[in-house]
Amino acid sequence: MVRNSDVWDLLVIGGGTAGLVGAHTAAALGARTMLVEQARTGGDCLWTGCVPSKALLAAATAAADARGASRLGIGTGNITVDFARVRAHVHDAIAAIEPQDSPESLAAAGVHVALGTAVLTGRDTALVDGRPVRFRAALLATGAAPLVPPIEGIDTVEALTSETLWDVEELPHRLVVLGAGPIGCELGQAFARLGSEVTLVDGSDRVLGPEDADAAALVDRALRRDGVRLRLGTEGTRVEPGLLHLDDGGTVPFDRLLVAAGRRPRTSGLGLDVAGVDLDEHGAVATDGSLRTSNPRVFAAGDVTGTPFFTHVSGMHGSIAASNAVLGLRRTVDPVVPRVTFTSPEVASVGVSPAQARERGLTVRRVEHATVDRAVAEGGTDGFTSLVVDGRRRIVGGVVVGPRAGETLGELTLAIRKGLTTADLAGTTHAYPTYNDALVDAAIEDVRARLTPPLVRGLLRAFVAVRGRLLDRR
Ligand SMILES: Cc1cc2nc3c(=O)[nH]c(=O)nc-3n(C[C@H](O)[C@H](O)[C@H](O)COP(=O)(O)OP(=O)(O)OC[C@H]3O[C@@H](n4cnc5c(N)ncnc54)[C@H](O)[C@@H]3O)c2cc1C
Ligand SMILES: NC(=O)c1ccc[n+]([C@@H]2O[C@H](COP(=O)([O-])OP(=O)(O)OC[C@H]3O[C@@H](n4cnc5c(N)ncnc54)[C@H](O)[C@@H]3O)[C@@H](O)[C@H]2O)c1
Repeated sequence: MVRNSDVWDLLVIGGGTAGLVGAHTAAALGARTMLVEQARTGGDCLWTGCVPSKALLAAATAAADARGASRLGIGTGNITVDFARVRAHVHDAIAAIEPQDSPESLAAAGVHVALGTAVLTGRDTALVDGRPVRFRAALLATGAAPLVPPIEGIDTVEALTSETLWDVEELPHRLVVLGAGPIGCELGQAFARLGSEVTLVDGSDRVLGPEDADAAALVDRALRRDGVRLRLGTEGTRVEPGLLHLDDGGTVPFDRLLVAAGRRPRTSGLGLDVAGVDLDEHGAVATDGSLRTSNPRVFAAGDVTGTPFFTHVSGMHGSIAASNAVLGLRRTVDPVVPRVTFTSPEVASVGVSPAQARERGLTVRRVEHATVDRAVAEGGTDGFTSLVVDGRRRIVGGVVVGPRAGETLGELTLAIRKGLTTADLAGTTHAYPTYNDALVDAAIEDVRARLTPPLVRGLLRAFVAVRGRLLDRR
């Protein structure tokens, strides 16, 4: 039997980024909120995703920088990697961030936390660890899990995924990574820089498939420079202990196999059918623009909705879904979604891509980082910044490749969201010297190009000549 005290304004299922932000938002709005988490609050980002991977990348970058320091005249001697200490750094980073996402932090914000599994049992009811609860609204935020392709023999080799990798205590000697998307490229490069012999295998004929082709080419070159072997355009067909067979007839030996072949929304066992919540054709929870599912009481946010799998998207969507659910609003999600792949060089993109721009007849302004003073000073000239501009000179997209490219993306994203023009960007004083100068230079190039039509150029020349003559007469 459901008691009145068990009726929640918002039942949040899942304590990853989407659920955490959703629960905090609802509680701040005064809603009686319960969050149910079956494992550990913090989710993929904290425990197995962004935080450990970026901490590992920090160690790998330090090793690569030390090896490359001689180009700046700095001798460092023999570089050694103590993998136990690298792991300790990774786990320290998780431990330092964990309190922000903890049950205690949720409780302090007024969220009731239940550790256990939630299953929907009707349109407004659920079982939380076997206990019935009723909700006025629910937020599904159960995330996604690594997708392991059904390759013959893969279950015989203890294949690693992003969920199990962080328990590995020895640096793998030969590591094969299946999949050259963001996870494969970031982790493949990190392990190569830490000393593993890494082979990246991907069915696509290039790394970072959907990214800008020139950006992917720079990452391809950087990976090879770091010693990563690339086997592209070929898929794994069979695995036997220590050996991956490829569909081009080749084989790759390994000590550890890491599967980074995509992620699948976690929807099974949730009782979605009895709750009247539909899935889309990709198996994700289907939502409308306001993140409402086919059951008007139930909202969904984050990876479970098949939205681009990013923490920042999960967080924004968690907040919008929760406020819509609690206040009865129909706020819609922002279509402008920035993304950064944290390889070296970083690849940062937002909005209309240069390839789409060419199809639509939009203008692309590109500045090579070889002309950017900060890049030259630091010897980090492998990169470029492309700006996509529409017919009214508004900034509608961009790609930045280079060190800390992700830091430039914030300004670019805001410019797109606010409909700023290249003149707005070019007319704003920016601190010098930064990699961001490339963005400003691209905007200046666009503004100058508008002044170069023959008529405008002719008028300007005539004005300057007449003014000069008038001044001479004084
Ligand atoms: C290696 C790696 C690196 C990444 N790097 C980045 C990055 O640099 N930047 C970025 O933006 N994104 C990155 N991501 C993606 C990012 O981690 C995810 O997009 C984000 O964490 C998803 O958040 P979420 O809340 O939707 O799901 P999750 O964080 O997966 O949370 C879902 C939670 O729901 C719980 N749950 C599931 N079912 C139930 C149930 N029935 N009852 C109760 N609880 C349940 C789960 O235990 C889990 O804690 C990375 C991912 C990986 C794997
Ligand atoms: N920096 C970031 O923001 C970041 C970092 C890591 C992950 N993520 C998120 O996590 C998600 C998952 O990342 P991912 O890299 O696992 O997935 P992905 O879908 O982006 O890439 C998977 C790759 O695996 C390849 N592949 C699939 N099956 C294969 C097979 N049998 N043989 C060979 N190749 C195969 C695909 O061609 C593809 O290139 C991404 O969509 C991303 O949104 C984000």
